Amino acid sequence: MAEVDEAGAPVASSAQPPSADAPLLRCSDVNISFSQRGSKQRLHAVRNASLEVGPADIVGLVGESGSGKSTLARAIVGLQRIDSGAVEFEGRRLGHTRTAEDRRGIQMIFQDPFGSLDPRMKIRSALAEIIRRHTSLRGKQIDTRCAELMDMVQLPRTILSSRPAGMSGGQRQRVAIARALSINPRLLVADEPVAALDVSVQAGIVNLLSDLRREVGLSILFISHDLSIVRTLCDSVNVIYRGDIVETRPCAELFDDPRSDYTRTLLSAIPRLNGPRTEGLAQGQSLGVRRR
Ligand SMILES: Nc1ncnc2c1ncn2[C@@H]1O[C@H](COP(=O)(O)OP(=O)(O)OP(=O)(O)O)[C@@H](O)[C@H]1O
Repeated sequence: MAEVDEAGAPVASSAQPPSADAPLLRCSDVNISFSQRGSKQRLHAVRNASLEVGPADIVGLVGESGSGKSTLARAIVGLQRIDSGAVEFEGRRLGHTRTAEDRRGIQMIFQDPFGSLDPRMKIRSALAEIIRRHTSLRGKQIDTRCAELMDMVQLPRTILSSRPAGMSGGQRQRVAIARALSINPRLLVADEPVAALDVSVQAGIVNLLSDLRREVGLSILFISHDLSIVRTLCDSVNVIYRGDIVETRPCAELFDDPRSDYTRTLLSAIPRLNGPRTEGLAQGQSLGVRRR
């Protein structure tokens, strides 16, 4: 029988058997274009992009504004249709219409956590709603899970009685992470999760993501403009330029010996990253971001 999603729509793509040696996430030759008002030509936002994220990997995606990072991220979580190519998760090809299980596997957090939080709802109710929808936990089990989630994101449990409007930016981003974690995803797509935060708060979120990888084996696709944070947090990094992924390398290699002209330009635009290796991490370290 054909698989259908929660709305009853067919999901043709999940029919393939998973392959044993597949990474957690694989994007292969993904193309995404948009129609442009007043022009017959389409805007090619993502071109033949391929990237992989393995289990408990933290993989960076960097590039200047408008290079296609968010568009690719949105395609990975099923918020954006792709023209061609494939997004595979745990060896299964995902269609644009996602099953409930697909949605549980990959969660996304955004630069502005307000987008995923109802400002009028207490945090406990917001978390309980998603836990009830996606898991079999009920009653007291939900309260226990909410408390556990606060511990995981290193917030006091009293926050459960607050509303987003009364919280700081850093606390809201932690709650957004808790919300994403509430259904035990294997992959978190983090689209500029610290860009809107005060510099003094950024390190706390970066350290939290690093702890979550270590403690619960969470895999993370980390999208950022801030190369010094990417260098500190990520195992490997993909550099995207005008929709093309022009370089994919282990982090240390890419920063020490960039191969593409664009990566060199990107690194040279950040004076802090040009110095000797010990100085290269200046921003991330001065913020209190721990080295891996
Ligand atoms: N829904 C849309 N309709 C038309 N064009 C779009 C749409 N979404 C994105 N674009 C265009 O696609 C290109 C890539 O945008 P995208 O937001 O993915 O870049 P980005 O690298 O995430 O940039 P930023 O760092 O500023 O968020 C841009 O030229 C953008 O204007």
